[in-house]
Amino acid sequence: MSFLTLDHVSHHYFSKNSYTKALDDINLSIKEGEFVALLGPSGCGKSTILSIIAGIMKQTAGNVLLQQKTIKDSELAIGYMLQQDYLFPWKTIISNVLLGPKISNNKSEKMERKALKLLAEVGLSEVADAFPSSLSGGMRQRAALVRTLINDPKILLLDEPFSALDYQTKLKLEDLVSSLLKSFNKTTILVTHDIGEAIAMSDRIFIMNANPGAIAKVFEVPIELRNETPFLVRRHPKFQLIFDKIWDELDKKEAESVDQKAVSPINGTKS
Ligand SMILES: Nc1ncnc2c1ncn2[C@@H]1O[C@H](COP(=O)(O)OP(=O)(O)OP(=O)(O)O)[C@@H](O)[C@H]1O
Repeated sequence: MSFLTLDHVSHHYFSKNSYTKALDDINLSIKEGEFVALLGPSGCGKSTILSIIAGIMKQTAGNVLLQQKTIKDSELAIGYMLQQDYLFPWKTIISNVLLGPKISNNKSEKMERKALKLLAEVGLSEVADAFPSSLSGGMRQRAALVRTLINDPKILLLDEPFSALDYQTKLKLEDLVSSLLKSFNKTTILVTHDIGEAIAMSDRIFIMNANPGAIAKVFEVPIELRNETPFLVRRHPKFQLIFDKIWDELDKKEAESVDQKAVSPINGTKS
């Protein structure tokens, strides 16, 4: 049964002199606890999809359903983690984590215990009372993850959360995030440009087209890979096979999109 459904979702951006057909008839059905990735060329609408699911913007057409119902309180239902951590520099790590509960009048001793437990799970107990400036990039992203998880969101949206980190930190964080989200059975959508990362972390990968943004193909990651940690997935013999298939698909799509743009641009300027 579908947990999160995008049902014929389309989106157009309009401004005074131009319009962009950013999404064209997106249909997605994601199961509870599933980890999926959106992969595609720049401008294919990955961030637009996340913003619509998060309730930051309303789609031009179609429906977004959580457990078959329209999402009512998207702030509580959806957690968002971005490339930048957006921690407040004047607040300690624990205060940053507890900011959401404080704003929603939900700060309590129980919440503080939960925050400390989560910080311990990501190896940040020692720095709970430190300020963000004294932490490394990877530690700050771990704090940002805890801040996202404290509200117990039903869906987690990860928008290139590792792309600003050095390679080693990124691989370590992928392992940590993957095991934590699996243990909480969180339904997660990851946006990334990194094919390896998408394979290493996901159950399914949606390849997108640009102009207009659409789902072009869906790859199921083989079960043998899904049972490994992201770090070990990259060493699995089946990793290169699926990597090559996705690479070819993206290459093909890129060539098609260049041709299509040259012949008949869908996005353009109003006359
Ligand atoms: N606020 C906006 N106004 C007008 N057009 C927009 C706006 N935001 C995005 N677009 C356009 O919509 C399309 C999809 O953009 P979006 O940012 O969702 O793509 P993306 O796949 O996330 O790109 P990237 O990988 O570069 O982050 C692009 O053509 C983009 O130029």
